[in-house]
Amino acid sequence: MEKVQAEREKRAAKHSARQTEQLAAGEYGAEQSGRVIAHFGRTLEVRGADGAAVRCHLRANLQGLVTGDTVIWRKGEDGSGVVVAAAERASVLSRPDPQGRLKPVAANVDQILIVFAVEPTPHANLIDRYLVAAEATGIAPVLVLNKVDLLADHDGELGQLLERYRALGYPVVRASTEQPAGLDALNRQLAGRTSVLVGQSGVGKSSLIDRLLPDETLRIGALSEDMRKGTHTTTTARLYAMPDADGVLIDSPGIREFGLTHLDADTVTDGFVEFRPHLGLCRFRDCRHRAEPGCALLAAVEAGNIHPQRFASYRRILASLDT
Ligand SMILES: Nc1nc2c(ncn2[C@@H]2O[C@H](COP(=O)(O)OP(=O)(O)OP(=O)(O)O)[C@@H](O)[C@H]2O)c(=O)[nH]1
Ligand SMILES: [Zn+2]
Repeated sequence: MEKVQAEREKRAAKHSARQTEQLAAGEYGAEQSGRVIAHFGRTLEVRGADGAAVRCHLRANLQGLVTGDTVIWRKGEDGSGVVVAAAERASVLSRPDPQGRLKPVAANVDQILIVFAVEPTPHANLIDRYLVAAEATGIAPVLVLNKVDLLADHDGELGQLLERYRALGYPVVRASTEQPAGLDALNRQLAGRTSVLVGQSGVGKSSLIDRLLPDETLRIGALSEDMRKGTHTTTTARLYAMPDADGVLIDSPGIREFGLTHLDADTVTDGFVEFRPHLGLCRFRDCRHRAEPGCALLAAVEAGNIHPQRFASYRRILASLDT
């Protein structure tokens, strides 16, 4: 196994040296911009300006590129390309690796779609947890209520819950895979942006993605067989261009689990957007917002400026960090 790996690296190094010569000799086309569809070690799949996927190698000095990164690349005579530069990222989504170190997995994501559903019954606490994790990335969260076909005539408690999030400024989209109109609002929300779908098991993420990307070859990607043999295939994030709108989805099993990893207490506090105007105003600088006199957060709850259920969520998420 190690021998195979060493051989592979040797080949890659040789290829890279040859590329440097070819670049110098002008055997590559003009520079153009593209976006990383997926990466497999030193090989990238890049989406060019014309939408076509091109297999690219990396210049030796380029490292740490992830799905969604914007790159400058040049086309070679054999149809493959070489990535010569990377653009700055507008945002990055990270996940801890098995050693607990945060590793970027997707770049330039515009919005995180937090999917929940009429069934399983959504818990405000879990939605808040996702929102906190999204706020920590600086990427805009959007709430997607799926399976609205299962709703009774009046939304009841669920309607009130959604209203509360709307009042905080979060967009709420109603979706269903079972109704013709169920995907329209979602498609509008996805248009022109790069999005990821996150949410607990069973809310319908796979079903929604199946509908948004109906062409299975699109979903799997026009990937050549030898690239698929790479060991990263199942875990690497992949970028999908949506056929109906000029929107882009980035998806991977790891991304879907986003939000359920460790957060620290300050991140949690900052992640409750309506707390922000009150932070730093407590009497004690190290106030933990429990029962301290002069706590500005508790006063805001009393005054009705912070919803008690959101404050209860805050407490629960903090308590989950202690254990
Ligand atoms: N009624 C109804 N059922 C739906 C809808 N969307 C998904 N489902 C069903 O909900 C179940 C779970 O859907 P999945 O797409 O597997 O959910 P998921 O979020 O991908 O779940 P994981 O793969 O476990 O993360 C399936 O039985 C779907 O058929 C919907 O809009 N309406
Ligand atoms: Zn306080």
